Amino acid sequence: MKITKDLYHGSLALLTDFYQLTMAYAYWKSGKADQQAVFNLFFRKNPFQSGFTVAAGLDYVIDFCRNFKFEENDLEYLQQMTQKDGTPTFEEGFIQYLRELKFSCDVDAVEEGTVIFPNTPMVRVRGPLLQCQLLETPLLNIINFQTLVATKASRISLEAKGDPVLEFGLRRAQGIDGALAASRASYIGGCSSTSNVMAGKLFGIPVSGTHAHSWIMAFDTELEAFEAYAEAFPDNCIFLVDTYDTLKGIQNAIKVGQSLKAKGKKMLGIRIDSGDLAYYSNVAREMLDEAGFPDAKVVASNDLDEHILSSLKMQEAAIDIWGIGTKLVTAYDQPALGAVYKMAAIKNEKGDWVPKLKVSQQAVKINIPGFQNVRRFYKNGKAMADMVYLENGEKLPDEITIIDPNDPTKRKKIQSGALESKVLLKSIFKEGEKVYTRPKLDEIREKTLTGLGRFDKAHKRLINPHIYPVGLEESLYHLRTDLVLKAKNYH
Ligand SMILES: Nc1ncnc2c1ncn2[C@@H]1O[C@H](COP(=O)(O)OP(=O)(O)OP(=O)(O)O)[C@@H](O)[C@H]1O
Ligand SMILES: O=P(O)(O)OC[C@H]1O[C@H](OP(=O)(O)OP(=O)(O)O)[C@H](O)[C@@H]1O
Ligand SMILES: O=C(O)c1cccnc1
Repeated sequence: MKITKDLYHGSLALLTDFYQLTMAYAYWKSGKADQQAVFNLFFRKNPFQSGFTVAAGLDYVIDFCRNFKFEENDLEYLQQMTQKDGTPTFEEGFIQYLRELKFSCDVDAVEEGTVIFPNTPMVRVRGPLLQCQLLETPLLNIINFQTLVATKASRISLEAKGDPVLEFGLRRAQGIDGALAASRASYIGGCSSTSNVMAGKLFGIPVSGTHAHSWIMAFDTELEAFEAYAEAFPDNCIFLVDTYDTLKGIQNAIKVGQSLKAKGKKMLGIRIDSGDLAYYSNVAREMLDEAGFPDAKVVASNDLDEHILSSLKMQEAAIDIWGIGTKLVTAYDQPALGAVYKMAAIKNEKGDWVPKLKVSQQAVKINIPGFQNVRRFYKNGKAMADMVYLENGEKLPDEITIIDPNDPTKRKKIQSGALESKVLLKSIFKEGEKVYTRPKLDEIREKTLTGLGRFDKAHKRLINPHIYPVGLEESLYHLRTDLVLKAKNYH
């Protein structure tokens, strides 16, 4: 992968928590390294009090898995690790095992740009226990962040109601990789472009921008600055009007716009970056219209997020384009998604899958056991419920009851035979070989937008969104309940 090569110059196999390696070693020592297991990656709560989440990061996961290999310099690092008594942490035999390790898991995942909900598997990894285990940390690292930012971007884009949203986050993002991944995820969520030129180069995201206050400050007057910029970009100028006095700034932009017009060129618009954005955008609109620039766009920026954007829309701000940085790329109001990766089943010596459950005092923290998939049902073109079910080859009845995993009194009957439906987990790797054709980034973005269009607006509103029904198919529900009762010694 380009990012890996450009930033880390080699293998990412050590991008993991130390305990994954100590467990891997202990699995190897106890003869369990190649026992077949299945793990699910899922989250428990939509971020930002959102009614939905948008999946992102799979493309990085694919690169990670394809390049999964311990290089000699990784092994050298592990070889020099010692325990308190000075003995090597890892035996040579284990180092050799890692040297020969070849990724051989099956990976199934929801595609990027898919609208998803809590407690449903986003990624399912099946294969040798040691490999499944080693994937936990990097998969979570990748998916947690990109999914979070794609969700934030989609919320912003929904509130923008079709207006372009320009992602301006690079300078405030969490480091280099955070910025690049955030630009990519923002585009998946619906942003139109990024200011991050490297993200443009690496991912093919359209790159755009205006100019900064420093450009104005580099000249004696604002008018001179606008004129000079217009000279350089006669068909591509958006003038930042608020360096000194916003109203005078708009007048200066109009003056330069008029001389561009006289030369057969066109001012694209203005940007406002401070003050009351509703008030100034309307004043700017009036002035631009009166001066004969009805097509000139008003761009707004300054600590925007979906809530301020929504408020500005309600105030009838005359803003056509939204520039959003900090609050988008840092997922400002919720810095982590909290997705987890849990073992769901393991194969015993007889070759049977044994479902596994982690018990917790908190009901929401009890995982869903077994080899699962998710099916989404649609009614009259709109998504109506997601069902988590055991993928065991058995045909499901035409009428299914799904049960909320956290509240068994919440149930929904589904006439599955009569409804349109689709399975969400797609096969990505089979025994380590990639079987999935990656969509282009533009196709992923389109998937987000059309996918969101298939959900009722009640699930997409900012305040108290209506909870989308997600339930366990009855037999899975009973399996889980039985295992919980057994684990708590009620059987
Ligand atoms: N009409 C409005 N309704 C709601 N929020 C607004 C409105 N206009 C601006 N805002 C938001 O209010 C906040 C104001 O930011 P701030 O306190 O930094 O003031 P400012 O005018 O931008 O000052 P500065 O010159 O320091 O940038 C920003 O997040 C901005 O997006
Ligand atoms: O506000 P954001 O959503 O992060 O959008 C990016 C901000 O970055 C630039 O500001 P700059 O770095 O010049 O700082 P300032 O305008 O806040 O002083 C730009 O003028 C935006 O205000
Ligand atoms: O192009 C812009 O206007 C821009 C880019 C980055 C941050 N703020 C603004």
